[in-house]
Amino acid sequence: MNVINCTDLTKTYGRHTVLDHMSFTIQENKITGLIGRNGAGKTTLLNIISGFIHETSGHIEVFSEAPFNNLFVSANSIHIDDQMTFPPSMNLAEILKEAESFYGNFNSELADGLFNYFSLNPKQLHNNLSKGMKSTFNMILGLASRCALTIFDEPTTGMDAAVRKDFYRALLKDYIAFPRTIIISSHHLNEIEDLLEDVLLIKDGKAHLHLPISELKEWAVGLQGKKSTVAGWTHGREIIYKQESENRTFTVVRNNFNESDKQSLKLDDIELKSVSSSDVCVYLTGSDKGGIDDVFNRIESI
Ligand SMILES: Nc1ncnc2c1ncn2[C@@H]1O[C@H](COP(=O)(O)OP(=O)(O)OP(=O)(O)O)[C@@H](O)[C@H]1O
Repeated sequence: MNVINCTDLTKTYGRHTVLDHMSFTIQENKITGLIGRNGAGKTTLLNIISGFIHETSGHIEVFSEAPFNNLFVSANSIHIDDQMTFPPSMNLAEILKEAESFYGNFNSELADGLFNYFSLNPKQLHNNLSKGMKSTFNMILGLASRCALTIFDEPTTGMDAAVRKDFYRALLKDYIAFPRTIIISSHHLNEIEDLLEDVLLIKDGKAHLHLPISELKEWAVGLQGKKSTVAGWTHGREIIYKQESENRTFTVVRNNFNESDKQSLKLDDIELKSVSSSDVCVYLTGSDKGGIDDVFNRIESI
């Protein structure tokens, strides 16, 4: 079953089109990573899914209903991000109590266990927490609510490396015990890829890639060797990334070489290098303005 169906979803702010006829579906009980560069539209998309803002055009259904201002969608989903605000007079324990009364599957044992583990003070006010502690508390709220649709928008902002690692482990353990649909947006694909089943990559306001993480890991390959020999092999193929020096090149293309190609590449002294899923995402969403080195090269040449 699909939890989210999205067709031709468009969101504009004035003349700026953030989401541009975006179409995709999210299946029930999967963890999907939402990946895209800064400003790609991840938060905008997640806000539409949660019903916080309205799409400009197109069609979106969450649990088969239009999500905007929809109580059924609200009761079955939780949206965790670093913009969450709570009434200033409520302490952490009171916030969790409220969540427990709103979310039917809320598990207070899990909340308490994580609270103690991360040494949070139940009497403290949310506003007074440090950046990392706020994210930790929000994460506890997100996990303990056990909502059918759980959205984490950049959940690890401010968390130190050890807390991030614990969070990913807690998420995976609780998901395995209580499967639900989870969307997690992050700039650290390398950190979360072991959690993910699917990746949805946004580029130019569209769902550029949407595929299982296992396929993304094999999606591209790097050819390393002499420029002229590699060029013969990459001619007519979409080049995803290229780094050149003197007469050598490292060129990344789609990984669709068969066994006999691989033998011939070896004979041509070309080394095939695997490309990590996070590098694939970086290359695919790279800017068309060259690399950062070009900025300095241009300054030096003035
Ligand atoms: N309320 C708004 N009014 C005008 N423009 C907006 C508004 N909200 C978002 N935008 C613009 O929409 C674009 C996408 O923003 P969004 O926050 O969705 O990106 P993002 O992928 O989550 O970025 P990041 O990874 O930096 O958090 C940006 O160019 C942003 O400036």
